[in-house]
This record gives sequence, C-alpha cells and structure tokens, in this order.
Amino acid sequence: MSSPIYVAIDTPDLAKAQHLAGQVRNHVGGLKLGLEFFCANGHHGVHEMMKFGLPIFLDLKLHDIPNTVAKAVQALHGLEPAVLTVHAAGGRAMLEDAKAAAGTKTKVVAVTVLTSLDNGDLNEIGVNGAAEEQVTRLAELARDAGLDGIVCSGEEVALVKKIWPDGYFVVPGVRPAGGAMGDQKRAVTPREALDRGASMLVIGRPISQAEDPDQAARAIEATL
Ligand SMILES: O=c1ccn([C@@H]2O[C@H](COP(=O)(O)O)[C@@H](O)[C@H]2O)c(=O)[nH]1
Repeated sequence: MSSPIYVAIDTPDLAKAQHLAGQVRNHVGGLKLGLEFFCANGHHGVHEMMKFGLPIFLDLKLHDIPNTVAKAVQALHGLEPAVLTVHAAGGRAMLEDAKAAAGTKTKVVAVTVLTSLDNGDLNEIGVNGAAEEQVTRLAELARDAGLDGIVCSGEEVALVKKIWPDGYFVVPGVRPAGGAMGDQKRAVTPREALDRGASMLVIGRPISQAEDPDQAARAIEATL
C-alpha cells in the first residue's frame, strides 16, 4: 500500500522542487504543489513534477464566483491532478460547479478551516463558535454539493468522519512529536491523524527543512 504522506513542496524554484522530490520519492505517496509553485511554474512545472511518477495534489484553494472557479478548473484539464482544492466558503454553487468542471480522475476536496487558524482567529473574521463547529458545517456543505472530501486538521477529522464515513480527508498541519509548529495552530502527530481517520497527511517543513529530507521522511513513515 502506498504511503499516505504527501510532501508539501513549497517553493517557487523548479530545480529545488525537483531536488526535494528526488530525495524523498521513495518514502512518500505523492507530491503536493501549492500556489507558490504554481504561480511561478504553471502547467509546465506541474508536468515536470509529474515525471517522478507520483500522484500530484494541486493545492490551489480556488475561491471565487462559481463561473470563475469552473473556468479555472477547466483550464487545468491536461494536468489531471489526483486531488485539487477549492475553498468550502465559496458556497454550494461554487462547489458543485468546481466538481462538475473537474476531470473524473481528480478528487475535488474543500478546505474548511485553515490549520493556521484557532478559535480566536475565527471569531475575528466573524465566525462565532469553535473550529470544530465550522469544520462540521462546511463538511456537510461539501458532502451535499457532491465533493469527494475536505481539508481539515487532525483535531476535527474523527468528528467529520462520523457524518461522512466514506469522505476523503486531507490533513495538513501535521507535526512529529515535539516538532516546531511554525504558523500552524491546530496540529497533531502523523500517527494521531491516521488513527483519527485521515486519508492523506500533508507534511511540508518537517521534511523539506530537515537537514536530510529523505531521513526525515523515513523517520515519519516509521511512526505510521
Ligand atoms: O488548512 C490548511 C490547508 C493547506 N495547508 C498546506 O499544507 C502545507 C503544510 O505545510 P507545513 O510546512 O507542514 O506546515 C502547506 O503547503 C500549506 O499550504 C495547510 O497547512 N493548512
């Protein structure tokens, strides 16, 4: 069975991205490319990264009116990422149109509450109540709009699995025990995330910033 770990390749530099992917390719299940990489390298960059033969998670977190998001998803045809993100806060019509525009090989998953936010941050942007309530609300919306799953933290994944048993749950904000949190506020260990129901673990800096990324990926894999 392939590893649930997708390494977050957060760099605008294609050569650095290729170097990191080459270092960890045997100890991860896929490559996660985000806005930083896509804005700098576009389709060409994604095609280059596809050459590693690993599934690609294109984490673009699309969030706009339904027509614009649907057209953006159509513009990705040819890349056929294994997984693509949109923001659940874009609303039901946007989610439905994004899913309809995606190719059949792409799982469309909705970002609920970013793992860099805690309850205080949510209150500041007008969301009253705890992160788990908002994640549950947006998970229900994504499920009912026909999406394949959601992005949430390991703190909520067990809860949403109860209301969406066959959902696909992407969990970033994953830290080995005692690891530096950086800007993440709702983080759990890789083992905890899997035990609670994560389908995919997104891990960036604990691997990419390690002195030996291959060894770091192997060490995390050994805890699963
Ligand atoms: O809620 C979210 C959604 C996406 N991410 C992305 O995951 C990685 C995490 O990187 P780390 O270095 O392991 O913190 C990064 O690419 C984010 O864009 C997230 O962290 N939280």
